Amino acid sequence: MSIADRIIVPLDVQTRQAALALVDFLPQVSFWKVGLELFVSEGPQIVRELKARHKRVFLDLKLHDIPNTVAGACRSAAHLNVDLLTLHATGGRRALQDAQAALVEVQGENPQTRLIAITLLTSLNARDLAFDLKVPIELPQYALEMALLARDCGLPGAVCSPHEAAQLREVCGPDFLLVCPGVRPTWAAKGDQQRAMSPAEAFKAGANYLVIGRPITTAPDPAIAFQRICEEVDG
Ligand SMILES: O=c1ccn([C@@H]2O[C@H](COP(=O)(O)O)[C@@H](O)[C@H]2O)c(=O)[nH]1
Repeated sequence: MSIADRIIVPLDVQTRQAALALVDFLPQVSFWKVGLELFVSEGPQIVRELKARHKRVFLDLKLHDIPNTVAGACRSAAHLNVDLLTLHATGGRRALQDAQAALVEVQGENPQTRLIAITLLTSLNARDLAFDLKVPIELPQYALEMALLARDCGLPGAVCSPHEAAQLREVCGPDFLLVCPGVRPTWAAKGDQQRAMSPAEAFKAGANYLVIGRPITTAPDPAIAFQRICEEVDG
C-alpha cells in the first residue's frame, strides 16, 4: 500500500458541501475520516456519499456509553459498511466486547468494519492524565493497558499517539492495527495536539495509518501539503 493510501484525512467541516468540495479537490486521498462535527450535522448520508465515490471511511464517533447503547450504535454503523469505527476503551470490558459482537452479528466473522479503541486522546498530556483525570499510572503504561484491554476484548486495533506507537507495536504484535492522529510535519502548527510527532517518525514507530487534518485541510493548497507530506515520508 502506498504512503498516500495510509494517510487518513479528517473531514472536520460542518456541511456536506464543504466536505465533498474537499474530497473532490483531493482525488489522491483514498481514506477520509468523518467525525462528530460532520456526522452530527449531516448524519449517515455523508458516509453513503463517500462510499458511492469509492472512498474508504473512518467513522470516528468515539463511542462512550453503556454496553447496550454502544453495541446498538455499532450495529447501525455496521450497516453503513464503514472501514474503521472508534469507541473509547474507557467504556470498559463489557462495552468493548458487546461492540465487537454487534459488528460480527451484522457483518459475520472478520467484519469489514474494524473497531478500534481510543487509548488516550492525543490532546492530553501526562499532566492532564495525572492531575485532572487522576489516573495514577504513567501515560505510556496507561495507553498500553487500554490497548491490551481492547485486544483482550477481541478488537483488531487501537488509536494512539505516535509517542506510544512503538511500545504498542512491540507488545500488541504485528497484526494489531495502530491508527495515529496527533501527527505534525515540522512546518505545521501543533494546535491542540500535545503528543505530536512527524509523519515519517510516526510510520517508523509502527503506525499502520496516520490521521492528518489541519496541516492539509487548512494549508493554502491542500494538494501541495498532502504531496509534501508523502514525499517527506518517502524520504
Ligand atoms: O486521540 C485522538 C483521536 C482522534 N483524533 C481526531 O483526529 C483528527 C486530528 O486532526 P488534526 O487537524 O490533524 O489535529 C481530528 O479529527 C480528531 O478528532 C485526535 O486528534 N486524537
